[in-house]
Amino acid sequence: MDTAGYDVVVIGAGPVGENLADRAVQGGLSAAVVERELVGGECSYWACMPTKALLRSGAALRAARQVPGAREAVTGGLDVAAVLRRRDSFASDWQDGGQVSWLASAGIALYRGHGRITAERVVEVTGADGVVTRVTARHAVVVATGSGALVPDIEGLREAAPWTSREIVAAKEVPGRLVIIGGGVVASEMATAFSRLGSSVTMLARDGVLHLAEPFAGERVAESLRDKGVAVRVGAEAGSVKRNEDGTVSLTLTTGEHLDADELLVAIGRTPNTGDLGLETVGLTPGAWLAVDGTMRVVGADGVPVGGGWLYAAGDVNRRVLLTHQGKYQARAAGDVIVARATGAAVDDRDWGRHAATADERAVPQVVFTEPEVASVGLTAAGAEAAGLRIRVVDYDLAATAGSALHAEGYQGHARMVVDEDRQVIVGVTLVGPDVAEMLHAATIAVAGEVPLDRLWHAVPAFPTVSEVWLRLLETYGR
Ligand SMILES: Cc1cc2nc3c(=O)[nH]c(=O)nc-3n(C[C@H](O)[C@H](O)[C@H](O)COP(=O)(O)OP(=O)(O)OC[C@H]3O[C@@H](n4cnc5c(N)ncnc54)[C@H](O)[C@@H]3O)c2cc1C
Ligand SMILES: NC(=O)c1ccc[n+]([C@@H]2O[C@H](COP(=O)([O-])OP(=O)(O)OC[C@H]3O[C@@H](n4cnc5c(N)ncnc54)[C@H](O)[C@@H]3O)[C@@H](O)[C@H]2O)c1
Repeated sequence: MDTAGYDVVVIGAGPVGENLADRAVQGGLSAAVVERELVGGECSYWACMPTKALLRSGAALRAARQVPGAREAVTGGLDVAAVLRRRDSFASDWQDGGQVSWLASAGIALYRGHGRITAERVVEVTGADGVVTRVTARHAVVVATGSGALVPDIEGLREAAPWTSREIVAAKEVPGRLVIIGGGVVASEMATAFSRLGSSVTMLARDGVLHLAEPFAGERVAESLRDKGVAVRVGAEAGSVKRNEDGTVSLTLTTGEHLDADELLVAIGRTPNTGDLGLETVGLTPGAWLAVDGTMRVVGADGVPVGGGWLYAAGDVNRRVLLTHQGKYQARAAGDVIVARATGAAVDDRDWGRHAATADERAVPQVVFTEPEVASVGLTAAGAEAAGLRIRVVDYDLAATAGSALHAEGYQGHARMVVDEDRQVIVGVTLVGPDVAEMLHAATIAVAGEVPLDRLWHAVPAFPTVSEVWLRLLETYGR
């Protein structure tokens, strides 16, 4: 068996694994990544990039139609083939040559194959040809294996081979009738994309639409989907599923109602890629999410770092936040702390310290690219109350700014900020409206920076932009 040694060995070359290895190399360590599919991971080929490409053309068309003068120039609907071609190009045609070159330029070694931990700081990589290579780590092994789609135990569902996020994101054709099980982020974005592309969509949103966001966000997205002809069935649940001989799918809901569709998407959350990773060799449970401490070291049930602290986990697999940018943020902190521990430098894992991913708990930004877009950071009002904060909720109609009136005819939107009354800082912001995605970072800075409200008055939004809502929110709060 071939053997090689590095300071750091990362299993999984998704966005998180790549960034972590890069950080270790930048800090003077040697690093290798192990990847069983495509370098770049889920985000590049089956998640963030291709989904946003599927959504962007429809958003641009909607934007043009909302502005007189531009509206008259729009004479047709979406060119579906062109949208799918653009999606293909943003998925790099499912080829990872570009990312492999980047790894080489960054000085990171690549082992292609399935990685398994076989002993302390030892990873064995089984290539597609069955050849096994042993890669050992002097300082750290990092699990950055991400997550896969969760398929629930619904009668007949697995046998019916439903689409998951992977299949819908890479779809070559637009199904005539699409049923979606789920009401979360993937379900809402794909209902938006495929209804625009021409599918007749039914959404079985058992727990509501975007139910973890501020209530007005889900309500507005559901209303807009309904306006587009999507059947949004809140509370509806699939009881059994059957794939018919002609390829269509039949569903029976728990109420006994029957539905027929050309394709079925399951979008009810994720499961960790830890099933066949050798976790049992270090006393952990295969198939489970990996619990970590503040510096991403994997901890056992007793909360103590496994094996004295050589095993780390970052990104989706540790379940802190299932978002690319947040996983990459963890990767920067964890890469740096591995370097610090390897070189004997001081570790700064205090809140907001260099080696802690504090924003995971306080200031996670997310944009849901539905119509309207939902851009949020930090806590919802309900979340802040549950955390025991004494809060004041400030709401403002986004349509009531000069900037939004100029931006689009009939602009509709809503903004909310959640203020921690004791500290006089904003702990959460949610913006719902057309094209609010690019406004989110100001909110993220206010929340992560814990900028006092009386200083925020001096951050003057330019006129006439939609960002003037910041001034209106402060005025509504009062000085
Ligand atoms: C449809 C969809 C849309 C999304 N859109 C967004 C978005 O717009 N913005 C956003 O921030 N997030 C989005 N996400 C979430 C985002 O995709 C994930 O948070 C991100 O991909 C996590 O990165 P990761 O590196 O942890 O894992 P992954 O991207 O899953 O990468 C893990 C890598 O590890 C490899 N691997 C797994 N096991 C092994 C093994 N044993 N040996 C070797 N290699 C292995 C896998 O092949 C994979 O390449 C979306 C998710 C979905 C499903
Ligand atoms: N734009 C973005 O940032 C973006 C886009 C897509 C996905 N993502 C990330 O990917 C992850 C996965 O997205 P997702 O939509 O699959 O998960 P999710 O957690 O966002 O939503 C899952 C939904 O399914 C429902 N559900 C759970 N079990 C169910 C069952 N048995 N039957 C019916 N409904 C059930 C839940 O109540 C929830 O509404 C998310 O954590 C999200 O952060 C992010």
